[in-house]
Formats: sequence, C-alpha cells, structure tokens
Amino acid sequence: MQEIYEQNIEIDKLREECGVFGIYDFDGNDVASTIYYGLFALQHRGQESCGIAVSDTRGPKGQVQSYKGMGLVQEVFTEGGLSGMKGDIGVGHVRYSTAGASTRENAQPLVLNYIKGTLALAHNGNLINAPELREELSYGGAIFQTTIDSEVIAYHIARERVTAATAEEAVAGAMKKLKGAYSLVVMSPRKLMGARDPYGFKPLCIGKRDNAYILVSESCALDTIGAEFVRDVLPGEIVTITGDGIHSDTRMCIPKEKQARCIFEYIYFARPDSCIDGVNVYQSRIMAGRFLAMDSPVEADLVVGVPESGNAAALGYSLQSGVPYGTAFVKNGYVGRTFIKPKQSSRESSVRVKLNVLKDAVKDKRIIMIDDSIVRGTTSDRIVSMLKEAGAAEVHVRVSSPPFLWPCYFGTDVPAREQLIAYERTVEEVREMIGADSLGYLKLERLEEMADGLPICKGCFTGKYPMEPPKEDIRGSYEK
Ligand SMILES: O=P(O)(O)OC[C@H]1O[C@H](OP(=O)(O)OP(=O)(O)O)[C@H](O)[C@@H]1O
Ligand SMILES: NC(=O)CC[C@H](N)C(=O)O
Ligand SMILES: [Mg+2]
Repeated sequence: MQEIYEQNIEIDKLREECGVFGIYDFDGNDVASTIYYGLFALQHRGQESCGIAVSDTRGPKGQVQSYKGMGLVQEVFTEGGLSGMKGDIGVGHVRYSTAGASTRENAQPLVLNYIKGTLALAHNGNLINAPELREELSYGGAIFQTTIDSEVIAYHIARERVTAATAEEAVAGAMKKLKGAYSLVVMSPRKLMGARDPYGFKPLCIGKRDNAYILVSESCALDTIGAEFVRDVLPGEIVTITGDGIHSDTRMCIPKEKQARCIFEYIYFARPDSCIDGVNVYQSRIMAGRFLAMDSPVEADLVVGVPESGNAAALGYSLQSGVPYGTAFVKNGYVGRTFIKPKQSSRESSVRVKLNVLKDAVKDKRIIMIDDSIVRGTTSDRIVSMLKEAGAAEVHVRVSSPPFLWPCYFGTDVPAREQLIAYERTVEEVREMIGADSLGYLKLERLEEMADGLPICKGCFTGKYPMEPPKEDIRGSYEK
C-alpha cells in the first residue's frame, strides 16, 4: 500500500463509456429523482462526472434547471438538491471522457440557449470529424464553452433549428454532418428526442413507466426504475416524444448490413443484465465462454472468472466443458472501475487492492482463469502469480475476446499500441509474459456469433473500421 501513496496518483483510464438517460412524464410528475436512479444504474459506463437537466413543460419556455459535477452520481447529488429540481422532462449523463478533458465545464448534459429556447444534450460516443466541424463553426463565429465533441453536436442542432420546421428536423439536419459514434438524448423545452448514429455503435433503448417514456443507454436502468422495456432505438433512428406520444423518423437509417455495433459493449462495457438490440449481454458472454471451451480446451479441476466481467464467460466455459465452476477471487466492492491508481510502475499493487485470492479454493488445483480481455496485461500478469502463490498447480488463461491490437476512434479508450501486450507479440510470448501455463483467446470469427449475427464493429481487433478512420489520432485533440 505504501508504494501506492508514494506515487503520483492519476485516475486510471480503462475503457468505460458514457451513459445517457432521458424521461418525459406525461402526468407532470417531477423526474429528477428518477433520472438520478437511472444514472445510478448506468454508473459503470462513466465515473468522471455526471449531471441532470430538467424542464417544466407547463412553465415558460426555456426554463431549464441543471446541475452537474465531478464524481459519482451519489457524490454529486443530494436529496435536497434533487427535490429542488422541478420539471416533468429531463436528461442525465454519466461521463467517461473521450474528447476533451475531464473537467466540470466538460461535464454533461450540455445546456445551451438558442433562438428557440433552451436545448439540453447528453452524448455517448465519439465523433471522428469533430475537429473539422468545430473549425468550420468557429470561422462562422461560434464560441464554444467546452472542449468536447458533444458541444459540436449541440451547436449543429441549434443552428439547424433556425431554419428547420421542427426540432427533430434540426436533429436530422445535424446528423447529416456528424461522422462517428453517437447515441443522444436531447431535450428541447417541450420535447424529448433520442437519436442513434446510423451505424448503431452505441446502444439506446426506449422504456415506459406509467405515463412516462424513457430513453436510456442500457435496459438495466429500466429495471432499476421499475419501467418496462419497449424497444431499442434503431441505428440511425430519431425518436421524438411529446405530449402527443412517440414518433419515429428513420430517414437517416442505412442498410442493415452496413451497421456496426461496438462488439465491446457485449464483451465488457454493458452490464450483463442489459439486453442490446435483442441480444442479452449475459447470454452473449456465456456463449463466448462456450466457444473458448470448444476452441481452446484444456484439462483442469476448476474454472474461475476474473470479477466482474470475466464471470459470465467462465460459467459458459464450465457449462460447455463440464469442468466445475468456482470462485477464486474476492473483489473489494468499494473499488469502482475508475480507481485512483499509481502510475504503471506500481499499478500492479492496485490489482491486489481490488482482488484477493481464496487460497483454499485454488490450492493444488489446475485452474482455468477466464477474463474478458487482456489490454496492457497488468491484471492477468498479477493475478496469475497471485493464484500460483496461493498454491494453484497450473493456471490456464482463456480470454473471451481476441487480442487487442488497434486503436478505436469511436469511444473505446484503447491505450497506445506499444502499451498493448498483444502488439507485435505472439500468443506464446504473451503467455510467457503473464506467466500462464497456457493461453487461449476467443477466435475473431466467433464475435459475430456472440452478437447473434448482428453487424458489428471489431476494429480494435482487426484494424478494419466501418468508416475511414481519421488521418491523425484525434483522441483528445480538442485541447490543442
Ligand atoms: O490487461 P489490463 O490492462 O489489466 O486490462 C484488462 C482488464 O481490465 C478490465 O477489467 P476492469 O478492472 O476494468 O473492470 P471489471 O472489474 O469490470 O472487470 C478487463 O475486464 C480486464 O480484467
Ligand atoms: N464516453 C463517451 O461516450 C464520451 C462522450 C463525449 N465524447 C465526451 O467526451 O464527453
Ligand atoms: Mg476485468
């Protein structure tokens, strides 16, 4: 532990996403506390900052109340603060920054005043043409208050709205200019809108509770607030919710075979109790484990998962292979995905803070250890040796995704290639580095099956992207 405090600390950036939430209550009930619980269920998608904006559809146009801050939902909002937020329509956001620094100014929802009133926007994803769009708008006189790509989206919608007949027309007009990944919830004073980029990189679904409609990144949040799942927003679809009900606009949709959902949602990002585009995340992970058992079998006494996200695949491996499933690790429940970690030199120690081995469960056993991904290799390296120190006879590592090799421009925060353990190394070399007795990855061709045949983006594994990647690495470039 001492080692940790001696280091300069930094927020470790792994590969989280953002979460968006929107609600319109036709009965006029205040929605702020429901948004709070919705965001709480989406906390795994982003822990840097969060925010809520609400509007009263019966009040004067443009009266939006918003509050945002750095940290977890529970840290930022108080009961008193929430009860002071009056409005029957609102949006919320939990952020993991992909473009623009992690600061309060860059927290979402973004709220801007424009010709038609006030607009609040929450965005999950990453645009690849934000720098060009920003420059174009800046030459046109735009002054930005943040350094995030999401403001470019909000600005475009506001600008389109000047000439468009309706707010949804303005969203469609803006979408024609945007390139990259975005799932949006947008609130204009008396309308709630949701939009998903035509490729469908990021999830977004619709729910209903009594007389309220909800738009949310993941269906698990609908369970939390006692709402029922209605359907997924289609890739490219714009959904508008007004006092008259729900309206769908599909003019921006592209042929299904061109869609490209982020496969990493199924592998790691999403909560296992969510269902995305009809595919149950938990079942998808179980299936990945089954594939590993079929393609990379090994004789052993026990299959264990690396908590949290390796657990379902471990169960799948066990079900397929007949090797008993067990628990080898206890995770300290107070450690979030974002964790104050020392720099790489002592990053290893933090794995010990997060995970401990159940020594009696693994002693003298041949263990198959399943994790969902190996990125830098820090986790695997550390816990293989923890298992060995606890007396495991053999440790066979199986990974329920292929080797991580390429950057992602659409929201997954992959470290520089040189930091990826699989980069320019054979599987045998990686095995040796992490000290495992054998190592097997999920085969690339299994990914489509994991997503039940849906068209997916697997660029981080193949280097082939559904659209031309930017010439230079744009991640974080807005700070320049
Ligand atoms: O090779 P590395 O660079 O160590 O990264 C890979 C690890 O990071 C992720 O877990 P994470 O600790 O983020 O969260 P989890 O508890 O939800 O699995 C992932 O599930 C792997 O375990
Ligand atoms: N992780 C995300 O979806 C990030 C959204 C947006 N690009 C931001 O940086 O705030
Ligand atoms: Mg993990």
